[in-house]
Amino acid sequence: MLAYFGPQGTFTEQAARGFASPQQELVPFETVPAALAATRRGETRSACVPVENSVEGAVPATMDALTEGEPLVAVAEAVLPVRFSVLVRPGGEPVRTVASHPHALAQVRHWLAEHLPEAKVVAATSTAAAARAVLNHEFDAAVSAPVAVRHYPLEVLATDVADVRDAKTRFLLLRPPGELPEPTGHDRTSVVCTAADRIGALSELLTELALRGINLTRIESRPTKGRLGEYRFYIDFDGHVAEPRVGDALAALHRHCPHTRFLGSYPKAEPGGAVAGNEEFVAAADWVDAVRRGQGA
Ligand SMILES: O=C(O)C(=O)C[C@]1(C(=O)O)C=C[C@@H](O)C=C1
Repeated sequence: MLAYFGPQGTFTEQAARGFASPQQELVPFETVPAALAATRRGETRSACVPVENSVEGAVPATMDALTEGEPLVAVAEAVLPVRFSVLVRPGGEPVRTVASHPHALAQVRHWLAEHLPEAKVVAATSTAAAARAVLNHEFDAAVSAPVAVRHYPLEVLATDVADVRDAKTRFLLLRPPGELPEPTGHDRTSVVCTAADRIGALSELLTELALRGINLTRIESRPTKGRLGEYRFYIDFDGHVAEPRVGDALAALHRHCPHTRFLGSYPKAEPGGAVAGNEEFVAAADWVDAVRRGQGA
């Protein structure tokens, strides 16, 4: 079974369908933490959740849920194009309230100001939960994934709604730690580190990557929720933990931050990124091995 951030008709469900095997059952959960908790309890083999949007940035619920509780490790990612439909009940009632997931609302702010300026904008737990609520007469319109109309008998007021063209959201497939995906030569590694509160602490972490020719693809911070000013850093970079230089960099991050949590090494969904040669790191490690065995100098 595969848990996903639902209910039926979310963007996350579409990403989950891409991950699922043909016989695998998909189970919706109303929140990201609930989907991850089901996987932690072993009720589902894996969970699919959104992690980052090209317009609105990180999904805080996912970031927090990945650091709280038992570790989960990403084994795959998917990137989906994001365009919204505005759904209403049939009958042409005036739209006084419009609901959606906060990330979706942030991506259609200008459209709403122009086309539904009088409508009160309300946050819902997901784009599909907003559509369901419209059906239940809780709100008048929902900003949803186009597929939501297949699940909720609503009318489409507008399609292709987006302030920024070509917006994309990245999703992760997470499992309890186990066998890692094989390196493909086009992988991403994700970690979260709590940097010490002292001068240069963050720059030391990033230098460990730069020194090994590792391309940083994302860095986000979230408060630890403990002391004011104490932050966790979510760091994504190119490469797989099986590669010597990535393993070496992870060990260095762990030396700086003993509470480093490994969030996975998995194939990147999209091409691109600076790929530096790994050969010199392999050759250097072989040389050190030879020196240790007394067969090199
Ligand atoms: O509500 C949904 O449909 C989701 O899958 C969540 C989510 C998000 O968290 O960003 C996913 C993609 C869109 O960017 C808007 C909402």
